Amino acid sequence: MAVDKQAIEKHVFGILQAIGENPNRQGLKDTPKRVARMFEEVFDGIKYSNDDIAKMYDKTFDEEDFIESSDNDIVLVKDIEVFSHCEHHLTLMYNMNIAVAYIPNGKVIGLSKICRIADMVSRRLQLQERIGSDIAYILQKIVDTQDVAVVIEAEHGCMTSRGIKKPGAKTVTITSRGKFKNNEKYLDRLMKMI
Ligand SMILES: Nc1nc2c(ncn2[C@@H]2O[C@H](COP(=O)(O)OP(=O)(O)OP(=O)(O)O)[C@@H](O)[C@H]2O)c(=O)[nH]1
Ligand SMILES: [Zn+2]
Repeated sequence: MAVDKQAIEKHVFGILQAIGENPNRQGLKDTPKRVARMFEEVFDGIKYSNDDIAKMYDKTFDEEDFIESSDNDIVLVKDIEVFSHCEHHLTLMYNMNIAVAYIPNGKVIGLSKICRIADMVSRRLQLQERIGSDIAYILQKIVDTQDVAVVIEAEHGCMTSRGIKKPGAKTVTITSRGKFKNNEKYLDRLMKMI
């Protein structure tokens, strides 16, 4: 379901009142509308399941059409910059840098689709760990392999601009599946590439 912009406007108006603001003052009068448009953009990924996203970006090529032999070669797309929103405080996850790797098993995915997947799952209320597992699940489905890893580094607004207030604190998560989980040398090789 698409976001209900009218409902968002109504609630943002109420929140502005609740924090002691006057939602009718000049500077705020268009704010509920703006926030509704922003939510429509930044939460666009909520309406799709991971399986929907896998279908949406299922653009693959047969490896045998263009490679003589591939022997557990790693494909890595790194430095994918995205933003997301923390599901606990609705604050921004920023300076987020994602690396996605897989070992082809007969099929390779169009590289831009990896970035599109990372963008789409980030346009939800998220946890950093779940962004990693969502990307891994979708990529596994599209390229039909278990061997996927996702490394994410990010700063969380909920830890930098409020609460514990630790600007610069970075969270790094590694989601490893298949050979990246079961065989140290693949994860080692990947970390060197990153
Ligand atoms: N594992 C994980 N935790 C997160 C993520 N984003 C935010 N959190 C944490 O979720 C926790 C929520 O804790 P609560 O105690 O319910 O909330 P709070 O009282 O506002 O806690 P403080 O942030 O410590 O002030 C906090 O420790 C956040 O730092 C994330 O992506 N992954
Ligand atoms: Zn948070």
